Amino acid sequence: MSESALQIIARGLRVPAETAASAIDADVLLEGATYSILEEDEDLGIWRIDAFPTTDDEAKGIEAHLRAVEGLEVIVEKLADADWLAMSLSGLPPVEAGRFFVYGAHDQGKVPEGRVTLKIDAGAAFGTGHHGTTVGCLDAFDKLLEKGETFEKVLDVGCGTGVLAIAAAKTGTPIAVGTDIDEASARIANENAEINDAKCEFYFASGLNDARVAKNAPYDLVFANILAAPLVELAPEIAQALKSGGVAILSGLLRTQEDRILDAYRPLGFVVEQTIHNDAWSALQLRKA
Ligand SMILES: C[S@@+](CC[C@H](N)C(=O)[O-])C[C@H]1O[C@@H](n2cnc3c(N)ncnc32)[C@H](O)[C@@H]1O
Repeated sequence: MSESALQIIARGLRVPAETAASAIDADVLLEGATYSILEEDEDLGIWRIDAFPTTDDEAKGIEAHLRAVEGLEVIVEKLADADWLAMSLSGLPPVEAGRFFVYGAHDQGKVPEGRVTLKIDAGAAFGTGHHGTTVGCLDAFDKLLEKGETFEKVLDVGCGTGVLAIAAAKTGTPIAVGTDIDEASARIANENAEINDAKCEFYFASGLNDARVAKNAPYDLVFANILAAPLVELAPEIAQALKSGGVAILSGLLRTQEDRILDAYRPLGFVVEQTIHNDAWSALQLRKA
């Protein structure tokens, strides 16, 4: 496969390193493109980002988002066509989050004893397991399992590679389904389910808007690692899809956006059980009363 790659150098001129880095991260994430931040020099405030847009519009969107971040000087260079994505993914080390050991197309190395392995071929989908939001969701889920909770039905809204629903299926959930507004992600997630011999189904759909999702409701657990705005928008639907006492693990939000999310979910009867921070990112575990 050959796709375009952008190499983006972003230099923070007047903004603290963490603010700039999370703004870059959120803005690129917003475009739904696969990317990696390869170098970070906090002293100099310089970041190098390799992004892998699948269309010219996506490429223009990423560039426009970055240029709109106040205080950043952005240099964008289009690299010659090559299989940049595969080359980038092949260099990723495995990730450990709780009991989960997530690895990609590369050599998995030695798996520590007792780990649940998730082989995730990301392709153009989001969710190699490396992002702070994915790690936060897996960590929160692991802690629930550690307490002895079991989940009969799990929904993964914004499944990307399917990593979260596959983690549920591989730890005993009999019904694990997911949706993604990106058709390629839903396809890749179904491929990953097969690779992992996990009984999951993923649908090309927006939010919870699919008859097959409705058919399995109510769910014991809903993962939604999307962005703050859709999390707020989907709050009533997520609440409705969960059984009483069910759990929502929400991420894709920055620490600074937690109050906005809680303002939307508390009036629907949710209480906060756990907050996990990874860099500037937050994963909230809420329980429906
Ligand atoms: C941050 S990624 C999370 C991927 C994976 N669940 C993980 O935790 O690594 C967000 C995914 O949500 C999808 N998405 C964004 N808004 C959505 C919506 N309203 N409905 C369904 N999917 C959505 C994007 O296409 C993207 O694949």
